[in-house]
Amino acid sequence: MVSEQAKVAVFGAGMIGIYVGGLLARDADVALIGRPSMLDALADGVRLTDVDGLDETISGFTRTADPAALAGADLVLVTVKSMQTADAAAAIAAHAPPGALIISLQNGVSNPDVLRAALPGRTVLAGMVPFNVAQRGPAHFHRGTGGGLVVEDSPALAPFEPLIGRSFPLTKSSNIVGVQWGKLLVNLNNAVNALSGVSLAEQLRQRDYRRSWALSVAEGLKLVEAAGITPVDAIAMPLKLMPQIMSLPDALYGYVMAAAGGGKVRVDPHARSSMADDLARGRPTEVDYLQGEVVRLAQRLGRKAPVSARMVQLVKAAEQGAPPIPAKALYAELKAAKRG
Ligand SMILES: NC(=O)C1=CN([C@@H]2O[C@H](COP(=O)(O)OP(=O)(O)OC[C@H]3O[C@@H](n4cnc5c(N)ncnc54)[C@H](OP(=O)(O)O)[C@@H]3O)[C@@H](O)[C@H]2O)C=CC1
Ligand SMILES: CC(C)(CO)C(=O)C(=O)O
Repeated sequence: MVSEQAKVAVFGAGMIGIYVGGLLARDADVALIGRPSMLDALADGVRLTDVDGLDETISGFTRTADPAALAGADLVLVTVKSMQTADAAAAIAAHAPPGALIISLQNGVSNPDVLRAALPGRTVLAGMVPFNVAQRGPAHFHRGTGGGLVVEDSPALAPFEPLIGRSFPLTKSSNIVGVQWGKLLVNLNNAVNALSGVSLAEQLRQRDYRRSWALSVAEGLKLVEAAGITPVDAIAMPLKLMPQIMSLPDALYGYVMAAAGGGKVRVDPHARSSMADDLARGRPTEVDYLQGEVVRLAQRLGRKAPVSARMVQLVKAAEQGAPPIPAKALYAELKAAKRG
């Protein structure tokens, strides 16, 4: 039973955790658990803005590095990067009430299973965040693309639907595996964007970067379908058309995007993928949980995923300091990998 003011703990206060937790703090008792380097700047509240005109400064939430703030939570949102999920699970096991609902709002397809394995007897649901959040200032976070939250359908979600629904369009999905894989295929562009060294908007203006994403999606889509998974579209563009649309010459691509969704497909000029954020901050990336999942799926099916495998190598090199790769060179690398 959830008290009138739900207690929400966000484990991993970064781009997604601060944006989602900040909006929920308008209607709930929210604890943001994260690093002082992120949270110290929020002493006077956090300014949240979005592409649709939101501009609110929100305060009244708890900011802490102490996982003991999980105590008493009705709802725990896990928003750390995938390589930190095991740490999040250990903290939840130690501090969160056994009855708390846990929702992973992470990219990739394996995080909810990592949480479930480490948290037997607890309810863990997979969630999906389609939109981009960028930090525009120490206490300013901006949603730069559109979309609402998707969460695995479960009766355990019911008490929190009004709360979440007040801040985000919320879809409950009975095909969350398809939702996760659909998002993962979109996220194959995270690495392209990270390797490009430019914003998402600028990267998408360059055909050979788009074609690099298209090659990645086409390879991943075949494998996902061969595995019997029905991927769900995560963004306004149908996955099945994505390789063709992304391969269009610039002028035609611009025309299709302007026409798509009545011109409502918007990418903030400053937005970049979360993997580009990681490279910029000198942190390890999630490539093993994105392209790496495609490679592992291919192995399970007795097939190969040379495009994703090459992208893993290129991103690992970038983690070690390799410079950005121009669009033409990246596309040539991936075509060569595909040819074998
Ligand atoms: N950014 C985006 O636009 C989107 C991101 N996603 C996904 O959401 C998830 C979160 O991404 P994002 O918000 O960008 O990640 P961030 O790295 O911005 O946020 C996670 C934060 O959690 C902190 N953290 C990690 N472990 C702990 C711990 N044990 N205790 C306290 N704090 C901790 C991290 O600190 P430190 O770095 O110091 O470890 C970091 O500040 C990822 O799976 C990502 O792929 C999904 C959609 C869009
Ligand atoms: C929103 C999107 C697809 C691109 O920013 C993303 O999921 C990410 O950056 O991780």
